[in-house]
Amino acid sequence: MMGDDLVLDVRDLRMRYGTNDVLKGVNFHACRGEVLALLGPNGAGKTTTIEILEGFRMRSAGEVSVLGVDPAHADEAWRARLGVVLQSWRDHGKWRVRDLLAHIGSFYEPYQKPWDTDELVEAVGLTEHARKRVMSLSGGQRRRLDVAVGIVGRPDLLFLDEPTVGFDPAARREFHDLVHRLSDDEDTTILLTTHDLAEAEKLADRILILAGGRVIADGSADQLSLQMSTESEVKWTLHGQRYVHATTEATKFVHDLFKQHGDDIGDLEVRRGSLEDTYMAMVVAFESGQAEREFVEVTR
Ligand SMILES: Nc1ncnc2c1ncn2[C@@H]1O[C@H](COP(=O)(O)OP(=O)(O)OP(=O)(O)O)[C@@H](O)[C@H]1O
Repeated sequence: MMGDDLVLDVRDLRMRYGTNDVLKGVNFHACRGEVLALLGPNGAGKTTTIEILEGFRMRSAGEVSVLGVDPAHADEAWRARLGVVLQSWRDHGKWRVRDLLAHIGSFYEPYQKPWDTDELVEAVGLTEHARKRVMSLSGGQRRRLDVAVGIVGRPDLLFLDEPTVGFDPAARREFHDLVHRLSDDEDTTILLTTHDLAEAEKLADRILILAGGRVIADGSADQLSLQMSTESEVKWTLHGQRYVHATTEATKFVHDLFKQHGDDIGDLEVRRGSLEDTYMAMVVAFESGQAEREFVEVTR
């Protein structure tokens, strides 16, 4: 791995609030252009981790490098290379959408060229609302504006905290396209948290699951699914009758099925276990103590 490509490097990160050890030795890395989804139950420490990486919160121990710099000692030029979309903020209600984005974009000019405002407004699907005051936007439109504010400075690294809460299906799809465009065309590295596992599966190159203060899984959705031997569902018809069977060895099962019944098999469907199945299996295994003994780490 080229040193330059390493955007995030987190080693043995620990965080204690009072006597509560929330992070107990978190390790992960991210390379340029990668999209990572940080998953985990409520209270697992996702926001805490992201706030430490953003330089908003001091860690208790461990080594953290973000764009080659320790966020605890970073300057304005470093901050200008980050984009942050927090869960929600309610300021600037009287500003008009386009004016607000042009204004915020101007802060980045000493460091790097911000997005062209009209292009940005279009990229987040707010062209029709560009002249509206922020306070008159709907919840989903407001969230699109949050995303625009997060990316206006063309960040090298973008943090998205539950970015699509309140989006309708069309807005969600547009947002997914935008994330792909940022990672593919602009080489932006993206770390997102979400409780929407279908979204994580669609967007992320790599999934991290945080539980019990540690990363209990690190790999692509496929790798994690293999790791947990999640069951696939095989459906078929035979002599007009519909059958369903759950198996961890779908390929072998389908092979045997054809060997036995040949052309009589119809309407074959194989549905691989979803990330949600894998996630639930991992978190349940972890909570029942197995994962403590069998630490799961899959790297690309
Ligand atoms: N400022 C704080 N002071 C004390 N404890 C805190 C503070 N912030 C967070 N915590 C505690 O740390 C733990 C992790 O919180 P965090 O918000 O990082 O979790 P999360 O994974 O983002 O949760 P969610 O999915 O609910 O957003 C929780 O038990 C929380 O109560």
